[in-house]
Amino acid sequence: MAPAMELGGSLPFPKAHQLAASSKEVGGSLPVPDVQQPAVSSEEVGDSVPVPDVEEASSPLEVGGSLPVPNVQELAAVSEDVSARYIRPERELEQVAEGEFGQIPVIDMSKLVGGDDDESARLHSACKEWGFFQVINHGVAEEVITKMTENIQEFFSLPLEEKMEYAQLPTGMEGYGQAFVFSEKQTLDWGDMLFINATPINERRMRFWPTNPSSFRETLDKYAAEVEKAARSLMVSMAKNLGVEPAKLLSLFDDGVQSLRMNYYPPCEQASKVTGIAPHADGTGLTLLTRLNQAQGLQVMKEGKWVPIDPLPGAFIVNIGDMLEIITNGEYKSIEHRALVNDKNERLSIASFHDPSMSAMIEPLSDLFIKDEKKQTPNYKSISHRDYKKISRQMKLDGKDRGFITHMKIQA
Ligand SMILES: O=C(O)CCC(=O)C(=O)O
Ligand SMILES: [Fe+2]
Repeated sequence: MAPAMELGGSLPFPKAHQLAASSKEVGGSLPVPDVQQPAVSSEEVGDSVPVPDVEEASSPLEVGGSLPVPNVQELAAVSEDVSARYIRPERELEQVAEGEFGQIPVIDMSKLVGGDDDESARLHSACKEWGFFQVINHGVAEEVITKMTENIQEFFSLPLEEKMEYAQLPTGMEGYGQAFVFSEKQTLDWGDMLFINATPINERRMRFWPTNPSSFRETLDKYAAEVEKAARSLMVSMAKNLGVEPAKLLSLFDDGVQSLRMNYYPPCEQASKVTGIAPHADGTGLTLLTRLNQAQGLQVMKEGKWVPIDPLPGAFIVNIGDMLEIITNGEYKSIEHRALVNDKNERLSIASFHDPSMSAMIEPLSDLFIKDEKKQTPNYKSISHRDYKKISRQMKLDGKDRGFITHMKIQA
């Protein structure tokens, strides 16, 4: 635990020697890339380890980092007063649905895989009408999710100094810290996170993959691989529903980027005035979210109201991201959502983001607009994945989170 006097300040970025420390533990049976590792063998690791500088540490998957902000878990542990930096007065004006929309649809993946037409039609309607659904019988082994839950809980319970060995660098989002903090004036979210890129495997940066608990890396690797399979299987069903050859959609995601965002939301005395993650739409392709404990908090926007989601035990909550909205030419919608926090209990969740390959163009599949006899032109512009990342970040920086998808739309 850091000394109390330091708690209100900004989270320091890790010192170079801390970054290097984890590289000596790389090994075992995990697929570990060569390229991002410091050019030393494990025998050479010692006091004289050549330390990669920030330039070397940046990844082609990153377009920039966040400003350092206080660690929320530490704030929650020492103080009952929530700083004004976290308070969102607009929360008093929000409208929460009172059951009029029901719950997001529940899709049974074993039925989809078995070729059940009714289930497939329900999936299509969920993607069009909600942009969100739950998936049961998804094929991700229960023990993999249980192990992940245990490992994440253990990681977030470590002393701050240990977690800080995996702290984000100023240049990127990967690591332990916060996402998308661009301004000192910005209202902050009541949560910390650990973010890693799981694929492409040769872009893995093992310095951000914790070695404590000792099974964590292996668990992350297994979890990522199993969730990726489930995501691809869902995409096959989506493509069929859209009348697109599944291989066309899937090929965009070959060598795709899969990232895991592990969210830790401490309890908050003023839970009704803050957000764990402010309203946003995922900029990704497809997101598969799991809540890791009983505390609820995910809410989805429907017709101007927030619908609280009631996750089924062991289910994944799946949502369409902005990229898939573009790729499906707007047939499927990326919907705004947010995470609230609890006043008594911590909340944990893990989002697995599935994006196309960095070399893919993000654009509507031609089959989708050509089939529209009247129009035959796309509803969205084309953009390279790299420019997509840069421009969407710039828009966020300018405070226009939803501006990007609007920018991508071709006005009729
Ligand atoms: O914690 C949650 O339920 C939501 C997380 C989320 O929306 C995200 O990580 O993008
Ligand atoms: Fe999200």
